Amino acid sequence: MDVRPYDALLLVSFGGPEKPEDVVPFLENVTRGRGISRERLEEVGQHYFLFGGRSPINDQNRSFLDALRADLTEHGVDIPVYWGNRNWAPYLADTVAQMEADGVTRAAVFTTSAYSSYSSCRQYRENLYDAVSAAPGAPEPFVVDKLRHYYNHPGFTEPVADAVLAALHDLPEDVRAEARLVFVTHSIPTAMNDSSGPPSAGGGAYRAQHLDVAAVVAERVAAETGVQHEHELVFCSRSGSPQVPWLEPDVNDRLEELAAAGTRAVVLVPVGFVSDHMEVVYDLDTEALATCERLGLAARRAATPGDDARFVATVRDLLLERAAVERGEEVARAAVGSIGPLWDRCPVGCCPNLRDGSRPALCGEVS
Ligand SMILES: CC1=C(CCC(=O)O)c2cc3nc(cc4[nH]c(cc5[nH]c(cc1n2)c(C)c5CCC(=O)O)c(CCC(=O)O)c4C)C(CCC(=O)O)=C3C
Ligand SMILES: [Fe+2]
Repeated sequence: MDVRPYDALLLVSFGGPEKPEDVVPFLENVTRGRGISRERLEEVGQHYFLFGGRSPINDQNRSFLDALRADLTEHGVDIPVYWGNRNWAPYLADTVAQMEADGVTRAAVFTTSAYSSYSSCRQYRENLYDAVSAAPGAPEPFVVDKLRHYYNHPGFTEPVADAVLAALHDLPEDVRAEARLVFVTHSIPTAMNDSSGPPSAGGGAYRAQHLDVAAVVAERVAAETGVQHEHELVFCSRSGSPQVPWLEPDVNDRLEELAAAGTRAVVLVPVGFVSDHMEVVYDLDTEALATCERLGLAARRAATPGDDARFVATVRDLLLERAAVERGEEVARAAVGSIGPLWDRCPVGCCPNLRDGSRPALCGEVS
């Protein structure tokens, strides 16, 4: 398979602690300059300590990498795959230095973050800039291209839909047909949501993209089961100061309302997360499921895509698609839902950094 002009693929992720001593320095990395209170940090630290100081995210990425390398080999795509994190080892800067030492000339980047917003897109692009400009061959040791957003790629939505079907099937039969599909994603400040996406689209891309995926998944589920389950989008993992508005409702608050209004069963669908991050194993599996238990709601949490073969193959599809684009060839771009495939290079002003708009970022249009 022709992957020219690329000679490397780079997986970029968030990173997480792996032992108790890592937790505080990890949290300091994440929150440097972000104005998160001491109390919130201690609270989030407790979530990590509850799991032995080890986030699931790095192991998830290791198994994703294994599956990805096997998929590429099996399909005759000969390209080395690297891995670097924004907030914990292996750090992006070290990986970029290694790639340069290995003679990489042009790398395609896949991030473990599917949607538009400053936190889920531009911040990754800023960190790529920082890593590349710290490399020995700076300012441009090699060219970096971020693969397009994949939240609406069928290789992402199909595993989610299957996971919802499996979760429904696992609910007691007497409440299964009335179960509500509660799609959950990471809350962000409303100002970050309002400015997400390209300025020309008027903002709100983060929320709109999630609603689009939720509708696609709910429709697939209805087609399979013959039951039109009600669905909605809620949020988890709010932080920041209480005076700053973040996207609502919080999953636990909403579960209270639903139970009070007579709902008897829910499927929690962590559509904002590509694998079982701490938000999934703590905020949903620990906290939200305890809320359901207390309220007498029958509940299941749907699996995340993780290393599902279709999600792994999405990386190969996007890599080959972009390689063809860069060679000047016509390509078909897989996408479901009503928004359609997004751009290869983020438009100017997309998902702005509202704290420091002067920070440079890679992988965007220059003008
Ligand atoms: C949109 C979004 C995603 C999804 C996109 C993506 O995947 O990137 C995401 C992912 C993640 N967030 C993570 C962890 C944390 N996020 C924090 C803080 C924050 N997240 C924010 C947003 C997001 N975060 C925001 C607006 C803040 C406030 C501070 C700021 O403006 O930057 C804090 C500080 C404590 C706190 O405030 O809660 C922690 C520890 C982990 C690792 C989990 C693990 O270990 O498995 C992952 C995958
Ligand atoms: Fe976060």
